[in-house]
Amino acid sequence: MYTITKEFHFSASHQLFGLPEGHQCARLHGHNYIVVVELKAEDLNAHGFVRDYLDLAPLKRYIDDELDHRHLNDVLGDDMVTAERMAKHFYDWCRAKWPEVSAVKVSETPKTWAEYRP
Ligand SMILES: Nc1nc2c(c(=O)[nH]1)N=C([C@H](O)[C@H](O)COP(=O)(O)OP(=O)(O)OP(=O)(O)O)CN2
Ligand SMILES: [Zn+2]
Repeated sequence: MYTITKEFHFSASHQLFGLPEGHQCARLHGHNYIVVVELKAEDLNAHGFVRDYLDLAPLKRYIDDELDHRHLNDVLGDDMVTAERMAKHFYDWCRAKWPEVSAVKVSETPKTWAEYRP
């Protein structure tokens, strides 16, 4: 099995609702997000690729146009924009375009990662 990954970066704000009183993430704040998309294939294509990294350019466009420097609660219509839910959001978005997508990881801080892998 072959695996490739590509990383995408953006900055955005969010606010998590429904957390215990005083939780720091209930306040409006922002992160420098990192998204890592993983793709898998048993066999390589005629070019020796799982898939050309270049094919993932639409995800960069989506991130730059729709998410970068925006308020994620508004854009995604979600009051629980956690890293876990972001990972699932990106997985669904990518999977609709590229069947080789096997997992997506999202980092909000240098020390945290959440992954969605069906
Ligand atoms: N399982 C999850 N827990 C938390 C999430 C999340 O998406 N999934 N999100 C947050 C906050 O939005 C934010 O990411 C803060 O994370 P935290 O690690 O608490 O950040 P800090 O930099 O303040 O942590 P230090 O302990 O100071 O390193 C919270 N939890
Ligand atoms: Zn946060």
